[in-house]
Amino acid sequence: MFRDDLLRDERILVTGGGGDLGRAMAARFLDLGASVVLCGRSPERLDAALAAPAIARHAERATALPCDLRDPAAVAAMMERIWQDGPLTVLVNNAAANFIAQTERLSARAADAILGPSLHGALYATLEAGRRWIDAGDRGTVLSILSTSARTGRAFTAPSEMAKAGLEAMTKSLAVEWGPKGIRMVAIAPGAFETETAARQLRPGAGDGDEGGFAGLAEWIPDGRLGRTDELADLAAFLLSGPAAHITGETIAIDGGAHLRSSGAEDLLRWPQEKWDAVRQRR
Ligand SMILES: CCCCC/C=C/C(=O)SCCNC(=O)CCNC(=O)[C@H](O)C(C)(C)COP(=O)(O)OP(=O)(O)OC[C@H]1O[C@@H](n2cnc3c(N)ncnc32)[C@H](O)[C@@H]1OP(=O)(O)O
Ligand SMILES: NC(=O)C1=CN([C@@H]2O[C@H](COP(=O)(O)OP(=O)(O)OC[C@H]3O[C@@H](n4cnc5c(N)ncnc54)[C@H](OP(=O)(O)O)[C@@H]3O)[C@@H](O)[C@H]2O)C=CC1
Repeated sequence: MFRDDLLRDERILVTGGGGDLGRAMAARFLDLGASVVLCGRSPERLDAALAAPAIARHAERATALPCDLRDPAAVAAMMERIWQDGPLTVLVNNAAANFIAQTERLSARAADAILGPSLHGALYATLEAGRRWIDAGDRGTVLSILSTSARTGRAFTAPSEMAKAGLEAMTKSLAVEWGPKGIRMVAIAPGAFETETAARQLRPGAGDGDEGGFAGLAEWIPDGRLGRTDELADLAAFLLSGPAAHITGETIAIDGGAHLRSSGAEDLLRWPQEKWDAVRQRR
């Protein structure tokens, strides 16, 4: 689909690179000639990502740095370490945290557990990369992974939708402010992709024959299926490539049209209180 050297001159940081979608994007960027740095909290998850065949076959161009994005000093130190080996050309804000809960029962700590990495962490990383690009007069691109629910809102995951809507506002705002400095801001809004954590955090079974997971979701998606990680990775690669150079401030949805008919959480509105109590017990 793309030339093998499409991203040859790019050096890309993928936050949450040990997660399913982050790993898929990193593998695609490597296939297309980029160098990639992965970050996340868990060194084990990062090591597993580096050892995955799709990444390990490009081992000379793939590295990882553990970093908790909720800590601005840790983000600054990570960027300092990365820049010692040369500038990034792309930041992919992919890391996030999310879980379903009745919003009125969220503690402040629970709200911060979501807003911390999903909103603040992405902003800290954007500021650290952006100011280095601006100081050096370098070009750069920030790709943020949002969610279609930044557009629709979504019941039972309000803090995550607030974070994603905030990142969309950042994308539009900085496209204008940083555009004259050579920095491009783009975003992808995925619909449902069956990743391990999305299934666990957003579609947990609640007993009573409810197995949870993504089974049954496809039927309300207009094209009848969930997203595939390779499709998201290809869209990301295009948005980072030369042919997309005039695209900035935009968010592209990839969801088979699902958000035009539903946020995807309407079934949860029918859950009885006992199901919510069961899910809460299991966290
Ligand atoms: C149709 C599909 C649409 C999909 C749209 C979007 C999908 C995604 O975003 S999927 C990506 C999801 N990925 C992740 O969440 C990965 C990262 N996960 C985590 O970091 C954790 O799993 C975490 C989010 C649960 C929180 O981790 P941590 O910061 O370590 O938090 P603590 O365990 O210390 O808890 C802090 C605070 O939060 C409360 N809490 C945690 N889980 C739940 C829960 N399931 N329900 C309610 N409250 C929860 C926890 O109790 C703590 O609060 P206090 O008890 O008040 O101290
Ligand atoms: N799967 C889906 O259906 C959808 C996903 N999305 C978005 O796509 C992106 C990837 O999701 P997905 O691959 O499913 O989820 P994952 O949970 O697999 O990936 C998220 C990654 O974020 C990392 N992370 C979380 N908190 C922090 C932190 N404080 N500091 C550094 N890294 C952190 C996690 O690594 P670690 O725990 O090691 O830190 C994890 O690897 C997210 O932005 C998500 O919101 C949007 C819509 C739908």
